Amino acid sequence: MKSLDELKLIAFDLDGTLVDSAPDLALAINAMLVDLGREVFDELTVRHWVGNGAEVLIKRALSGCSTVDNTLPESLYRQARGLFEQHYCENLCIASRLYDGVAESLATFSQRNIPMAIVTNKPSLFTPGLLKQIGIADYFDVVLSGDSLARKKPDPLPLQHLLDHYQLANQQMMMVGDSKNDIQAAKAVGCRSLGLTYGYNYGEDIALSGPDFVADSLVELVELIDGSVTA
Ligand SMILES: O=C(O)COP(=O)(O)O
Ligand SMILES: [Mg+2]
Repeated sequence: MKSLDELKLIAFDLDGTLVDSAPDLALAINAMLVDLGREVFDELTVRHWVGNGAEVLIKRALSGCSTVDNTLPESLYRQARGLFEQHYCENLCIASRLYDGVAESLATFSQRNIPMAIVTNKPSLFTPGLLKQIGIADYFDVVLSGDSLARKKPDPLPLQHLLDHYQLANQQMMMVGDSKNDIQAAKAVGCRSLGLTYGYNYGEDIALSGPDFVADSLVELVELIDGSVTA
């Protein structure tokens, strides 16, 4: 059993972990593509393109596949970015929803005075608005977006920033995420990790990334902390 007695901070990924934001991301991406006179994609396709921040998402959409076409003109990207930002800012939380188990689990961690932070690759233009509109902003002491620091996940920099900020040993922090980027960042910084099975992760099984724990719901983390479930 891996004891969680020493857990002093939970770092949460956002998209695909706390919030199913893919429907609104797909709406904004498709509105952008329509403005540009290009073909649109179904939500499942766009879902598999989420995980590396807005720039990569937009470039995947312009490329029409998960592998970015490196010959895309910079001017096209800049035009597309402006359109995407406009559409997504206007519709951040229309069809997005908290995953089952998230609201009650965050409330439980808060009642137990476990500090919580957000470490997302989502740009800071969108993150605070989405957290507020979906009703969970007040739970987080620190919110790190994809452009808050010089590098984003899978780079360990945002997680190292949290360890320094809270003056914690690496095993006192747990990263909770849906993507291999979250698990790689956790391993690189030496903290614990929990992979959720329901998120995006490019359609791949999160267990393949080797997190310390795998869960189908955030409620399982409450149970792990309670020691009622062992891994
Ligand atoms: O916006 C993205 O591409 C991914 O965001 P996430 O890091 O919260 O999953
Ligand atoms: Mg995610």
